[in-house]
Amino acid sequence: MLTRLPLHIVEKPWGRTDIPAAFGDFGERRIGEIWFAHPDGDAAPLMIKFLFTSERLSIQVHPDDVRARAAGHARGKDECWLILGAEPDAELGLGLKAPADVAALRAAAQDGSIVDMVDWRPAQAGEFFYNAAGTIHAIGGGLTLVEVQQNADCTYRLFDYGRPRDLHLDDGLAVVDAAPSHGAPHCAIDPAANKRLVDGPHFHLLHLAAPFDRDFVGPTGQSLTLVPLADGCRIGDEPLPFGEVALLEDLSSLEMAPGARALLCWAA
Ligand SMILES: O=P(O)(O)OC[C@H]1O[C@@H](O)[C@@H](O)[C@@H](O)[C@@H]1O
Repeated sequence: MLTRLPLHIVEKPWGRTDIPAAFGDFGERRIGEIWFAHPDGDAAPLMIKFLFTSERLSIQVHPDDVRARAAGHARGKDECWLILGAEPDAELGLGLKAPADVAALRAAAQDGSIVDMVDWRPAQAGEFFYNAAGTIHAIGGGLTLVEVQQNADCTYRLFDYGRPRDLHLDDGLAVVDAAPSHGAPHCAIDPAANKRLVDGPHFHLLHLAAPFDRDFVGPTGQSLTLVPLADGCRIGDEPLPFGEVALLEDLSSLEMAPGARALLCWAA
C-alpha cells in the first residue's frame, strides 16, 4: 500500500517560474520550494522538499535537537541535498573558510562581509551534500535539488542580501558552529548505482537505481518515504512518477523499470 503525499507550494524571492511540468503548472508564480506534506504533520520526523533557485538563499543556520527543543520546536534540523540540475556557475556555501568568533560573525552579518567568510564551492548535478545543524550555509542560485531534512521549520537567517525578510541574528549566533566544515559528508552519485548516503543519527537515506535490489536496502524502519528521481517506479500496479512522493509500509511490491531511480528514506 502507498500513501501519496500532497504538495505544499512555497513562493520565495529566490524562486523560479520554470518548474518541471511533473509538479504542476504554476504560471508565473515564483516557486522556491515544493514540500510533500506528511499526514502526521509536525509529528512526522522527516520532510521532503524540492528547491528551485534563481538567486542565493539567505546565509543561515539551523539549531540541533537540544537547542531547537529549548526554543519550543519538536526537533532540530539536519538536512541534505542531492543536486538534480545546476547552471554551469552554480555554487553552494557550506561552513566557513576559517574559524570565526561570534563577535566577528555578528559584525560580518551586519555589514554583509559574512558572504566572503562562507566556504562557497561549485555545485553540479549528481552531487550530494550533508548539512549538519549548527553549520552556517547557503544554497546558491541556478540549482534544482531535492532536500531530505528533519521535519523542523526552523531557519535562522543571518544575512539576506537586503531582501525585506526577517533576520534572526541573536537566535542564529546562539546555535552556530563557527568553524569550517571541510569534513562535511559530500559525494557524487552515479545515477545507475545503488548507494547508501546517510546512516543516522537522524535518518537513513539511500539512492536506488533500477533494477530494485531488496538485499541492498537491508533492514528498514516501518514508514518508508520513496522519492522518485525519474519515471519508472511502481508499487504493485500503481505507477509513482517523478514529481510525486509516497509513504510505503514495506518494499515488497516496489518495482523499478530500466532507467528508474529514487531516494528512499526513513527515520533513524
Ligand atoms: O530563508 P530562505 O532563504 O528562504 O531559505 C530557507 C530554506 O533554506 C534551505 O537551506 C533549507 O533549509 C530549506 O529547508 C529552507 O526552507
